[in-house]
Amino acid sequence: MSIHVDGVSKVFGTFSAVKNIHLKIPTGDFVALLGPSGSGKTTLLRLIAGLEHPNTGKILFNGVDFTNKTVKDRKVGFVFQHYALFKHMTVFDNIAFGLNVRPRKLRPSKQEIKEKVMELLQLVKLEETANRYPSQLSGGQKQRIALARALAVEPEVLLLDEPFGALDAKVRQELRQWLREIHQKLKITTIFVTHDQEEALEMADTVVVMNQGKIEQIGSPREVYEQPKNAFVYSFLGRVNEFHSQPIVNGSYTNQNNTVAYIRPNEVGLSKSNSEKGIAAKVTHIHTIGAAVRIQLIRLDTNEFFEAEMTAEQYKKLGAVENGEILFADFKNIVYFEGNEGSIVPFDKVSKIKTASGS
Ligand SMILES: Nc1ncnc2c1ncn2[C@@H]1O[C@H](COP(=O)(O)OP(=O)(O)OP(=O)(O)O)[C@@H](O)[C@H]1O
Repeated sequence: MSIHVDGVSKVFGTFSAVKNIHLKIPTGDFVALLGPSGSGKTTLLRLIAGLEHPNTGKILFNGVDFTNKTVKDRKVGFVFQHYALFKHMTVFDNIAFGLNVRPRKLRPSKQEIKEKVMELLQLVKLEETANRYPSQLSGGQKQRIALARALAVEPEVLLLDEPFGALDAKVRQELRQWLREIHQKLKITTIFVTHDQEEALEMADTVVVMNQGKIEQIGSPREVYEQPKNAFVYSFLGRVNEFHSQPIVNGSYTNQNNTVAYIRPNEVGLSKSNSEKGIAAKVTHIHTIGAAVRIQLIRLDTNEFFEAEMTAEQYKKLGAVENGEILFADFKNIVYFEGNEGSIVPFDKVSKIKTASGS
């Protein structure tokens, strides 16, 4: 089922949680709503579900206006962060619930329900848990059962609100893969809310980046990461260093028109010898995270902190580094934006100046 959110706004009291959102989701798409806490992701999801009613705008399913239809009329399945399984029911009965509560005329036979539940248990790879109670499942298993339960009523849209938010890193990773595979099989239009950029970039076909109730950018994971529309998207989608003071880079560009320079830590080159382009900086902290080494430094010219990230191999090449040592940084891929929220400024539009050293 395709979804069209057409100019939708939602106000709580005097607070605008969602502001004039336009979003078209084609059938079968896997969409991540990504943004910081309070950006309106859950509210938008609830508006699509019919759990909230918009103040303005329309919501269309397959081109038909569903704005005034109830949750029941919309063929949506939900999974929330906190597994809302019924504690007093077995896994089997939890999954069967949506079918068992149908009016007699629409209810499948006992045998049909059994087959459906077993088929879903197979899909979520938890056949052996049919007779257990939710308290006898791990967090990851509960979320898989919650998904099976949502799928039992054959929804045409699947809505997931931070479904893996409460799970540990390893289980999250496994479930991301697993949910992707399930989507590949069933191809149900799926929208999931997350504040985790890695999760959004890894799983979704389309990423919708939200901030303060508005959409900042819609695109494939690659598009939003490699061609961010503005400073917010750039800085939300990965670690960044931010420079406000002058000179920004390589001693020859200045910070006029409120330009902010950004660079990702893995695009900072470090060297022990002073090259022509190098910016002198003092090492303040070194730490290893898995296969990566992060070095924190402070620029001697502007006193701004920044971070460089490299592979263990690159670090070895650089040679042993100590706190307090002076290194020379090469900012390889600087991006300029107008202020902290503004759009990208092309490199040739950043004002060029002569520096004190005359370079
Ligand atoms: N029922 C409500 N009444 C009043 N304010 C609300 C209500 N629901 C949400 N809000 C406000 O709307 C804003 C957006 O909330 P929403 O839950 O959509 O954000 P979110 O991006 O999903 O954040 P999080 O990741 O923290 O869940 C927040 O400031 C929140 O306090």
